[in-house]
Amino acid sequence: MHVVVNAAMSADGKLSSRRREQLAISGDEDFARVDRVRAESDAVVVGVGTVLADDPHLTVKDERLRERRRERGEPETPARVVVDSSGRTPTDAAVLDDAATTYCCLSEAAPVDRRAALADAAELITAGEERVDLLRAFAALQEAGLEQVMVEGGGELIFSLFEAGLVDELRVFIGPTIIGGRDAPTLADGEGFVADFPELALEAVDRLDEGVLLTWRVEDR
Ligand SMILES: NC(=O)C1=CN([C@@H]2O[C@H](COP(=O)(O)OP(=O)(O)OC[C@H]3O[C@@H](n4cnc5c(N)ncnc54)[C@H](OP(=O)(O)O)[C@@H]3O)[C@@H](O)[C@H]2O)C=CC1
Ligand SMILES: Nc1nc(O)c(N)c(N[C@@H]2O[C@H](COP(=O)(O)O)[C@@H](O)[C@H]2O)n1
Repeated sequence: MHVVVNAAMSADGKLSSRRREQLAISGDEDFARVDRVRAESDAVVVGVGTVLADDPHLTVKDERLRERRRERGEPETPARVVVDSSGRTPTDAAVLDDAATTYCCLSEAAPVDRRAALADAAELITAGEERVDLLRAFAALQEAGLEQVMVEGGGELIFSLFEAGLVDELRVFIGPTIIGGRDAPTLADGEGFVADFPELALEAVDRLDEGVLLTWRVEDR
């Protein structure tokens, strides 16, 4: 499995404002690039915090990219994955529509009624007691045939994936704005590292829109 984290942050490192409402940090060029990365992926992953904040669809938007996927014998949009320990994903969430297969990665703590509600619209994977065990969940996704995986966020999930050593590549678009706010989500939140910081090797720097795309490879830890 190859895991790419792709996100957009402001020049001061925020993914959105303290209100946690969806903000367009990317410009047209970067959103088009994100669409291409989705189209090259078998799955697009987010945490339930992003589902609750943004109600994302996580589909491939460009019809030509969808057509190319169909020509390759792939579903026109990759699978969607929500990491959601207790099954908080609303049943009317856009990510649960029939545009693609959706996997909900739950923990054993997810109540039976939430499991039953989500099972109608999603494939359920259970890994971990209280919180989703990402190593086990991603192993199950790989067993389901998902090899090229794109993670879009948010900051809690991205931190945990680095902590678990699951990230192969980080692509971050830095947009031309300052958001600020000590409680605004950043690229990697969670507990934070105090030692054994993941190390990154810079692979590319590209100017896009009025910002810059940085592509990093994650060094082995
Ligand atoms: N600019 C950008 O590119 C992007 C911005 N965003 C923004 O980010 C914000 C949402 O980010 P955030 O609040 O960090 O939420 P996340 O999307 O990272 O989801 C975090 C939640 O996932 C669940 N979870 C389950 N297992 C784990 C685990 N092992 N590790 C981490 N999380 C786990 C937890 O909820 P539970 O305990 O209930 O399971 C946790 O609170 C929104 O404001 C959104 O707009 C999001 C994506 C991209
Ligand atoms: N790459 C990127 N740039 C931004 O400026 C963003 N706000 C995001 N957000 C991510 O895209 C999801 C929305 O997807 P749909 O358009 O609904 O398919 C959102 O939930 C974030 O994950 N990304």
